[in-house]
Amino acid sequence: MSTPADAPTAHAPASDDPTADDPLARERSHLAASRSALRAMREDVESLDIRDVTANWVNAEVLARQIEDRIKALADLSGTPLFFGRLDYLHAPGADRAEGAGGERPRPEAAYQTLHIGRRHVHDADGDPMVIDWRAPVSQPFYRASKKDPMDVGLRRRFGYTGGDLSAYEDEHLSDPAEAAATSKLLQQEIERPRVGPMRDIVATIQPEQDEIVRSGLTGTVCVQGGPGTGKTAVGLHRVAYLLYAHRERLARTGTLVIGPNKSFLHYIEQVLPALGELTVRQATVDDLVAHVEVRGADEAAAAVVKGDARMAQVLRRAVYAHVTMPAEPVVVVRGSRRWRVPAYELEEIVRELLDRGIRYGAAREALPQRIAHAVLVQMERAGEAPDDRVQDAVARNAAVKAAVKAIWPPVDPAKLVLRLLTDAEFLAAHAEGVLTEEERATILWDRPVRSVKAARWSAADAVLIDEATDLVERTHSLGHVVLDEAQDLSPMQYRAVGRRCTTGSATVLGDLAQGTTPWATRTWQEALAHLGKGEGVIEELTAGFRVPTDVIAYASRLLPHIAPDLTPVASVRENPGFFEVRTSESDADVVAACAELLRHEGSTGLIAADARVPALAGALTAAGLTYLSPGQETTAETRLTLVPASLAKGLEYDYVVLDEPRAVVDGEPDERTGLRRLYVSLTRAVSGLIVTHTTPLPAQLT
Ligand SMILES: Nc1ncnc2c1ncn2[C@@H]1O[C@H](COP(=O)(O)OP(=O)(O)OP(=O)(O)O)[C@@H](O)[C@H]1O
Repeated sequence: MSTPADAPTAHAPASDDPTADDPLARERSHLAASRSALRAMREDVESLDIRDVTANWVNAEVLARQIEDRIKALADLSGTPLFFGRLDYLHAPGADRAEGAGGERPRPEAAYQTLHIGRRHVHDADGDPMVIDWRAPVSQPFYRASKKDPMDVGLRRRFGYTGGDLSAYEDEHLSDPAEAAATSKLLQQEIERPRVGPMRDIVATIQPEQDEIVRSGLTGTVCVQGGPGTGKTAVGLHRVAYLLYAHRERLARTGTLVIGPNKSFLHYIEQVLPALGELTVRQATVDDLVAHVEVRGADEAAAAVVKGDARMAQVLRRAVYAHVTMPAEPVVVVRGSRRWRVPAYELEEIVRELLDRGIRYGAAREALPQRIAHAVLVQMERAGEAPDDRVQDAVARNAAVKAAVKAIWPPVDPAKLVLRLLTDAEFLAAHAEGVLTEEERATILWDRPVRSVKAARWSAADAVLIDEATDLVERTHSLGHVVLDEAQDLSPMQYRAVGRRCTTGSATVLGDLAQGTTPWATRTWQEALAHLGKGEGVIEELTAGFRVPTDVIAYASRLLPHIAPDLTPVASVRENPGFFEVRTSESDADVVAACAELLRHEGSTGLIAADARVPALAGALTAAGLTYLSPGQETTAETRLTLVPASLAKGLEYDYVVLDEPRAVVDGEPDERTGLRRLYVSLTRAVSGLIVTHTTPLPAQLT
């Protein structure tokens, strides 16, 4: 590795001879010893005999599964070294920083001054640490310490590796005033490493501003605005891994969820958390969360906008509670020779009290018979009887009480309710009065009657309405933490659907206002947080770009004044200037030729095109004998080309990109601003090189 004068001291192996003076050889032997220690830890677990300690087979099953998970977690991934960094503290760090501090298993590593930082904790036979988990408080200076604030660290060492082996190291003497601060060569190499296969973790090179977000506390919601390639997705995933470490028991109980825009995106990111040892995090799209009905239809944009508007929540609430009818008749309960009468005014008091309590419609409906029975019991006591709980239960189940409850507080089926709102103009008008305009109501009404919930051609936005109605009837289960990626595309009603899945937990919201391509795209993060029910959330901005080369991001940023004028353009931290060319093409064969040209380089290539252009380009690729994948299919050494419809490009990246016909990408959207945003997304997928090909003139905003 070359060592420019102002770079941290970087070293490559002098020879294969592990002499005592060769620091890399010493580190390699520490790596070998750590591997054996990890093997011993695994063997310890594997040799556990649970036959004597479990009383029954159920316990035995549970324990066996726990042991199996532990063995999996202790696996040594051959492709990555057990540690990627080292910290030499000037003084032994205090116990407050020990691995596990803030977490649940304090360990004694605080007594050690030299610590190797890796993906997981490894200890030797005496329990002494050999590798410290990157998430431990004591590891934090690896990501945050600087010349300005060395955090009591004398030496920070970063390792370069090839496969699972250490191949280089780089030292920074943070407390040495004579050594100039400089950017890390190993970080540069890591950023520039070709992309093949699914998304990788960035645990060895998390940057200080990213680390602040990763390690922010479990109780607060964080919203990250960041341009393309600033590491939002990476940061969100590492934050989940961090929270699972710091609050393992609590989150194991409450659960964590990562939400992404579509299946191919989720597939692209699905390896990151398992590589960090976290196997339990669920992934879903918003559509998956609200899948109460089968979605077979699609809305016109205008209808989807109204259905996604937060005012629909008010319409639904009114429609649900309109089912409650104030009692006009008394309830008369006959028991033995006696009749007990709860007058209508008293029933009304009970109903009003339940309405005021703000509990769910369904919960109140369940409480109502007991309340009526209680009123009967009070009368019995007044009459000198001594009824107990069993009597109250019996009264609650009495036919007269049941009939009254059915009349006052009937069951509501959320899907049927939404169906009625969308098909019954009078019903909709009654509940949308003063909330939706007549025109808005007409926009969402279906033009044909529908026989049943099953027969309806529900749209994605309808499913969200059903989810809202379901939550009015029955409280949605809340998780401990939710990561919401590509959030800018959610409608207010979708934010609400996500928000009710973390009412008692917190969220990490990730997005870029400039990449919003839905008609209801988020305008401000404050608004988004309010819809999510997390108005107190903190908004952070990331502006350093790790993906897109300088020339390419500068070109794409020409669109910013037209699509999101208030945002800061991304500043690429890549030193490699990359490759950028705009070409006129005569035919699809020229586009295919550009792909073939880029495929001569190492790594993945994406051909991004307007959705309408995809079939023609697919034909041209096949005619030229070039095999290609669809987004979400994993690139392999044999097939490194993916044909990407512009509508699916969000969140993905390729080493090289051919962007076909920008004009067609813009024209593929209902309005120009959305079109330009789609183009901005498509232009910012390349890591090392971009060729833009066009037959029709480029959009004026680019020239
Ligand atoms: N600290 C880092 N070290 C190395 N690579 C990084 C770092 N941060 C981000 N990257 C890499 O930069 C690329 C872009 O990251 P990511 O996809 O998380 O960005 P994003 O902000 O979500 O982008 P988009 O807005 O396009 O969805 C990824 O390959 C990621 O691994």
